[in-house]
Amino acid sequence: MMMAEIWSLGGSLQIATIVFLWKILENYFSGHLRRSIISYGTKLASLVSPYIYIKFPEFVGDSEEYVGVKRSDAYAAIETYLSGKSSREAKYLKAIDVKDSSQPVQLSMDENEGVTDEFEGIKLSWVAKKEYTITQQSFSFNPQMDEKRYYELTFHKSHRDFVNGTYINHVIQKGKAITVSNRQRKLYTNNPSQSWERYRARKWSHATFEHPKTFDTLAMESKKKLEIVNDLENFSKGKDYHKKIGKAWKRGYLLYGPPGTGKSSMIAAMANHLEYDIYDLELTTVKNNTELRKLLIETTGKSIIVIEDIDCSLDLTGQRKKEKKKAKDEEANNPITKMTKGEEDSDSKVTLSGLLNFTDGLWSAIGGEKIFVFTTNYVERLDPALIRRGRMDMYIELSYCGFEAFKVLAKNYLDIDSHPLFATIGHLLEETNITPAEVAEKLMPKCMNEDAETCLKKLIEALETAKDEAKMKAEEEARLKVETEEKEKQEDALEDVKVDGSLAKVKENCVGVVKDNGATA
Ligand SMILES: Nc1ncnc2c1ncn2[C@@H]1O[C@H](COP(=O)(O)OP(=O)(O)OP(=O)(O)O)[C@@H](O)[C@H]1O
Repeated sequence: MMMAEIWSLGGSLQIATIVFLWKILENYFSGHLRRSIISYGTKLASLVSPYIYIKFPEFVGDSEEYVGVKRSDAYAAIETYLSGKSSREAKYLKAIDVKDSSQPVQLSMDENEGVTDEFEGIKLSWVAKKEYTITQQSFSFNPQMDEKRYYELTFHKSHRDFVNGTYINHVIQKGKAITVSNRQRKLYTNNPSQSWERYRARKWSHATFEHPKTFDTLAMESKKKLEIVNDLENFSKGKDYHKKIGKAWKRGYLLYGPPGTGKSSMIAAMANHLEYDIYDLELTTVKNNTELRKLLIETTGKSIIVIEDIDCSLDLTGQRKKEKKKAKDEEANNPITKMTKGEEDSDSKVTLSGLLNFTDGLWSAIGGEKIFVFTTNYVERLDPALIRRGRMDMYIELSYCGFEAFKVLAKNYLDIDSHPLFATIGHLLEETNITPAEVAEKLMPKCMNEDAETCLKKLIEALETAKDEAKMKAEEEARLKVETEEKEKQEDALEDVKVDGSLAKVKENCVGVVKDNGATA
């Protein structure tokens, strides 16, 4: 048994001895002499003992002159790091509430309890301790007793460099990582800028993020899914890499595809995989570029900043601008809307360059470890400046449901890996376009009586209907095309006849003129 453990076992004897010695010191020696005796006593003890003791106080800045109020990050990380070990080994525990944690409480050692940790073959001892100091408030005659908690780490002096260089860093990093993984993640949305400007409201409101979608339940080709997961993981581990190459620690993804193909689901899966928060940015309520920047400054690291349907949030093409201008002119001339206009102009003044600065400029690097995700149903409408290489790091197409994606959905909703009807479904999926959302809807049993086969048959029915509809649509389009071409041909022919007729008339007139001229000549 280590010396330190013996010390921690004999805690009460140790305390009684210290209290006794302290009383003698207090009664018989003056303040200055007392401090000298303590200091020399400690040095003498350290010469005799082969152990080193490190104290980690709960509050930082707590000197005799100043009682600090900031809880030490290191203390909190140690508490979390030791929590698992404490709940297994310590006899006296206390349960503490941890803010924003998914765990109801965290267990930690009560005072004078100790645990032994082993790291890279080295044994170290941790004891939770409390010391009392007497402070005299200037306005009161009664001295006040302050409790100060701290963790004491004890180890053999031969491990000094290892502990200082590696072990303490390991404990703090690990403790912080446990806190992050236990933390309740948040889904933020921006408040309309007018409310926080006028009423000092917060820029972002939040709720606990509880979307259950993961990459396992996301229906898409496994190769593509793996590529995305690897990209995310490389990014989240890439702090040093980004620093080395001098690039801000951020990444941009553009998700595009028809409605119901899983763009929002993909964002939830990303956030769950990385354990990041989500900031869902509603761009149309942001007044201008300055406010966009203010919102960005308020976001934290380890977060995904999402702008959904980016093509609808900004005027990205001349065509849309023209359409909007026309609508605005009409509205201006409308006697009903005219009255409110001017006061409530809902147009977003966020410009494309403002948005590019938001994702690319100096401010985008604040806080580090940020992912930007834009989604659109119409990638072809986006301005090339927004989606050029380097700005968006990855372009992810979410598409109609293929057989592989269907199998994921069948597993999710019906808990089956195979079925004789799978072959029919496979063929039908090759022949028609159906979104994963539509497939999911058919596979979800509507009542207790619906078994897997009933659901698969419902899907086959839906696929056949979709196939027939697509066929009819294609035939209708072909018919319309032929009709249009016929019409165009007829119009061209009519035009030719008109031109020919006009030419004939011109020729006739010319002949008349020549004749007349000839007659007068
Ligand atoms: N690829 C998918 N994998 C699993 N579920 C999906 C997938 N695509 C859609 N779904 C299901 O369909 C529903 C709608 O999907 P989601 O909102 O993610 O689609 P979307 O592409 O974001 O649609 P929109 O463009 O309309 O916002 C969700 O409830 C989800 O469970």
